Amino acid sequence: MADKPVSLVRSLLKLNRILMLERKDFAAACVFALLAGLVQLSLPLGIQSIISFVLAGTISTSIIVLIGMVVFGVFINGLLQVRQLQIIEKVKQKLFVRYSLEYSDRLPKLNIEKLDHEYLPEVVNRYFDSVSLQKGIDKLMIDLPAAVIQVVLGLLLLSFYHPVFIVFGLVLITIVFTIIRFTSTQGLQTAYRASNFKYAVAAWLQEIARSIKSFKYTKGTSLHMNKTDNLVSDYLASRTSYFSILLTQFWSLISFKIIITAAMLIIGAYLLVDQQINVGQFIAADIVIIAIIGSIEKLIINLDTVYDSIISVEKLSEITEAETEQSGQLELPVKNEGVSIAFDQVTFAYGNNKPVLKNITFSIGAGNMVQIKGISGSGKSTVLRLLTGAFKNYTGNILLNKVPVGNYEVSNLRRNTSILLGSQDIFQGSLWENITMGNGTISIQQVNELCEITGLTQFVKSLPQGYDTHMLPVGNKLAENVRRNILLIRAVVAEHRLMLLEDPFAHLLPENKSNMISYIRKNTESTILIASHDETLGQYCDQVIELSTEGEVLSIKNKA
Ligand SMILES: Nc1ncnc2c1ncn2[C@@H]1O[C@H](COP(=O)(O)OP(=O)(O)OP(=O)(O)O)[C@@H](O)[C@H]1O
Repeated sequence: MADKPVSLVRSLLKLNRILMLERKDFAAACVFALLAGLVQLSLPLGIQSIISFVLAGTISTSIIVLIGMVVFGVFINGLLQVRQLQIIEKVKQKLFVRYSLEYSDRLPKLNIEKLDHEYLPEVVNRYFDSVSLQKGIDKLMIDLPAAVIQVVLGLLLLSFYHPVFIVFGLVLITIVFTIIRFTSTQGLQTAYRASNFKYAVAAWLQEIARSIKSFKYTKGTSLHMNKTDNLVSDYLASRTSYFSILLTQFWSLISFKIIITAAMLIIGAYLLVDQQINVGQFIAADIVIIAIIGSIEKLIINLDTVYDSIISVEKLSEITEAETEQSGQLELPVKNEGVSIAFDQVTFAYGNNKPVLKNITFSIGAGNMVQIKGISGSGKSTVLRLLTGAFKNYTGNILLNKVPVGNYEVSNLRRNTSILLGSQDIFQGSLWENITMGNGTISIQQVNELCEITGLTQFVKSLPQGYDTHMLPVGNKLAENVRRNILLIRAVVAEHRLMLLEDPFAHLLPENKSNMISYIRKNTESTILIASHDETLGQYCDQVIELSTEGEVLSIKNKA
C-alpha cells in the first residue's frame, strides 16, 4: 500500500475507537490504575508519620497500626495490579478474535476493482499487527495511564508541602507536552514509512518463496539479494529517521526528569533547612519524587510502544477500512430457471488503462448456452467478470433479467451465479471442502457422478482418505487436469441460474467434454456463458459471440 500521510489526531482517535470497543474493561483498568496510584502514594504519607513518631520517641500502638496499614497498602496495590492483568488478558484475547473474524468476514466482500493493483495475500500480512497491538495493550491500558496518573498525583501531593511545587510541575508538564505534541506527527509518519518497508521486505521474501523454483534454478544471478538489500536499506533509513524523532522525545523527557529531580531536591532541602518542612516530610517528598521519576521513565520507555500501537491500528485498518463492494437491494429469486442477459453499448477499462471492451452490444435468452470467442486478450473473460458484479466502472448497460446488474444485492447475485474464472484456485482444506465450498445441500452422489464424467474418479479412488484428503495451497503437487477438474466440479455441482465459465473444458478428453456438456444441459436450466477460443465448442452452443482483438463484437452467430 502507498505511503499515505498519517495524522496524529486521526490516528489517536482510531486507536481510541479500538480501545473504546472494550470500554468497560478499559474503564475498569483505569480505575484500578488510579486506585493503585493512590495506594502507592499513600505509602509515603504512612512512612512520613512513622518517621515523625520515631523521631518524637513515641513508640506506641499507633506505629504498629501504621506499619500494618503500610504493609496492607502494599498488598492491596499488588491485588489491584493482578486484577488489571486479568482484565488486560481478556482484552488481548478479544482483540485477537475481533480482528480474525473481521478479516475473514471482510476479505470476500472487498471491492476488487479498488484492490486490483494489490496482491491480497501480501496485504493480509497486516493481520500480524494484531499481535503487535496485543503486545502494546499492556502499556496502553496499564503502564501509561498509571504513569500519567502517578506524575499528576505526585505533583499534586508535593504541592501540599509547598505551593511552589505546583507552578514548577505545571510549567514542566506544559513544556514536555508541547515538545511531544509537535514532534509526534513526524514520528508517526516515519514509523509508518518504516512499517511500509518492513512489509515490503516481507512481501519480497514471500515472493521469493512463492517462485522458489525460478530463483533456485536461475544460476549466477543475485537478483534476490540485490532487491532484498535495496528494501532493507530503505527500511533502515526510515527506521533511523524514526529513531531520531524518538531520541528528541526521549531527551525532552530525560531533561524533565533531571530538572524535576534537581529542583525538587533543592527546594526540598531549602525548605527543610528553613524549617518550613520537617525531616519526615522531606523523606516523604523524596519518596514521591522517586515515584514521579519512575513514572517518567515508564513514559520514556513506552513511547516506542505507543507509536507501534498507533501504526498497528493504521496497518490493520488497511483491510478493516478498505472499501467493500457496493450492493444493490434487489433479490433475484432462487429457482431452477436461467436469466436473460443483455449488454448494451458497454465500454470498460481496467483502471486508467485503455478500454478492453468497446461498445459491446448483445443479448442472450434465458437458459441458453453461449460461447464468447476471441483470441487471447480480446476480453472474453472480462465479459464474464462484468457479469459477476465485481466491476462497476463501465459505461453502457449490463442487464440480468432486464434489470441492471448493479441493482442486485451482491450476495444474492453470487448465490445465483456459478463462477469458474482462471483466477480461482484450490485452497488449503479437504478435497470435499474444495468442491462444495461448505454448501451442505450438495450430495455425495452428485459429486461422484461429476467425478465420473470428468474423469476425476480415478484420482479420488487413489487417495487413501478420499474426499477428506488435505489439499495444499494453490493445488500444489496436483496434476493440472486434476486441479482443473476440481474447479470445474465446484462450479457445476451446485445449481445456479447463471453459469460463467472460463475455458472449462480445455483439459478434458473429447468424450468427457461432450458428457460434461450433456450433464450441464440436462440438469440445469441455467444460462451458461463460456469464455473460450475452442473451435469445437460452437456446435454445442445456442449462440457464439466473437470478439475482435480490439474488444469489439466481431460477429454473433445463432444456432441454425
Ligand atoms: N485485472 C486486470 N487489470 C488490468 N488489465 C487486465 C486485468 N485483467 C485483464 N486485463 C487485460 O485486459 C485484456 C483482456 O483480458 P481478458 O482476460 O478479458 O482476455 P481474454 O480474451 O479472456 O484472454 P485469455 O483468453 O488469455 O484469458 C488483456 O489485455 C489483459 O491483459
